[in-house]
Amino acid sequence: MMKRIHVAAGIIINSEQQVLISRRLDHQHQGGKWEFPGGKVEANETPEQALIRELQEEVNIQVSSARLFDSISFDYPDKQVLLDFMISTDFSGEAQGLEGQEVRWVAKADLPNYTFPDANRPIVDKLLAD
Ligand SMILES: Nc1nc2c([nH]c(=O)n2[C@@H]2O[C@H](COP(=O)(O)OP(=O)(O)OP(=O)(O)O)[C@@H](O)[C@H]2O)c(=O)[nH]1
Ligand SMILES: [Mg+2]
Repeated sequence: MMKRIHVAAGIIINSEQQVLISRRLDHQHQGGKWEFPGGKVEANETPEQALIRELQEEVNIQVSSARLFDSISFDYPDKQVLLDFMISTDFSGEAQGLEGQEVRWVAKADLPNYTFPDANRPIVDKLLAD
């Protein structure tokens, strides 16, 4: 049995109602697809703490607070994940791909033009309906 990986991913929304997305590097799981930046929740962390740490490390964004938007449990053929999608408008910093990845601010309505991992489908749908 594979262990399910707990992940915190950030839906960061700026004052122009754009959402921050980043492109997964080719060597990563689901490489080449767009994502909401984030990463694994460590054993000693809450999802909000993991989100704050990961967004600093990956995209130079300082998240002050975030709330749970939705949780999705998803089984890829090679990986099982539990994704906590955290939403925040309460952040500072200029977004930058600190791991060499592309980052973009996109209007919600443009999200369907980007390919996300399959687990994200309900999230993109829910953001559009918001
Ligand atoms: N960050 C992020 N991960 C996602 C999303 N959707 C999704 O299925 N995932 C999956 O969740 C896992 C997140 O792992 P990650 O690669 O970001 O983890 P990490 O930052 O800790 O990196 P690491 O693998 O180098 O330790 C990956 O298997 C990834 O494919 C998403 O929107 N954002
Ligand atoms: Mg990551």
